Amino acid sequence: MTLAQLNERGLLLVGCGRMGGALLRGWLDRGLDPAAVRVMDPAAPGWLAERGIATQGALPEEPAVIVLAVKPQMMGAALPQVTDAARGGALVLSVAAGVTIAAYERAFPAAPVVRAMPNTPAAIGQAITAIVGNARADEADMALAETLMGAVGQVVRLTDEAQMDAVTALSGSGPAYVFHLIEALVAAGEAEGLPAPLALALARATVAGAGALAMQDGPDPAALREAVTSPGGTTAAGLAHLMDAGSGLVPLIGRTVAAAAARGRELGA
Ligand SMILES: NC(=O)C1=CN([C@@H]2O[C@H](COP(=O)(O)OP(=O)(O)OC[C@H]3O[C@@H](n4cnc5c(N)ncnc54)[C@H](OP(=O)(O)O)[C@@H]3O)[C@@H](O)[C@H]2O)C=CC1
Ligand SMILES: O=C(O)[C@@H]1CCC=N1
Repeated sequence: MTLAQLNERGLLLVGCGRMGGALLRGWLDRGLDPAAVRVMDPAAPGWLAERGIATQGALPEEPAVIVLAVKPQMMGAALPQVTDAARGGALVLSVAAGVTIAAYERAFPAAPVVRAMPNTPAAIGQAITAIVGNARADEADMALAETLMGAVGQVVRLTDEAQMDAVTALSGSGPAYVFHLIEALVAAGEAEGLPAPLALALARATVAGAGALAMQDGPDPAALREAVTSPGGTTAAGLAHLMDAGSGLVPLIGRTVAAAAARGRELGA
């Protein structure tokens, strides 16, 4: 099913905050008709009315898709509100961290369910999203989920829902780690005497340029790192700290991702 075909049955979006809003903008840009969308959100952003998207009134009776984009902690309250809308065979597509397929199956016993984990580069069409479906989600459902999430970036399929907490901890939360790396580089640049605006410009462009280079086919990240590292030079001096086995980035990121994954498991318990 294409986004244009979705226009016939419609899409119900539950939660239109940072992630739901970014997804909706992507779908509208790709041809979803605003008239086919109903948003349910007590804090619906003003741009929805400007684009002619309904936020009040009856829910669509048989939407093709119900997208769940509320906080995991709000999911228990949100699901009963859309039980009737799921009766017409809608695909239930959730982007919430932690909440398991089993929880959606309890709320919608007959529904195909797909869990998806995007990230905030969705706002500029550069997300990476992992998806996994339940037993009722057939190839057409998975393809529809792929089309929807593909509107905001790349999509990968998982073989096992158990991978989802690790995915959430790596790529769902990952942009925050990278933004914090930029903050850390700025602070370190300032400590070395650079003015803050210059340090920010250097740090942002370095992370963006290195990211773009890492996305090219060709050398793996280790080889790219080695290409920067002249023997006895400045990078080697810096990496001696960053790659320290006890205090370097590997153990630090290991703890970071492990803590995020553990929180995902807690949210789903
Ligand atoms: N932000 C991110 O980087 C990512 C987020 N996610 C997932 O996306 C989901 C949404 O996160 P995010 O967009 O950041 O959160 P936001 O708080 O920005 O958006 C959630 C929206 O849902 C609204 N809401 C709360 N309760 C209900 C309800 N019962 N029915 C309808 N709408 C409701 C909230 O209103 P109010 O503010 O009034 O509560 C808010 O506008 C989460 O489950 C998160 O795990 C996934 C990947 C990345
Ligand atoms: O912090 C969170 O819980 C959500 C899920 C992944 C990114 N943000």
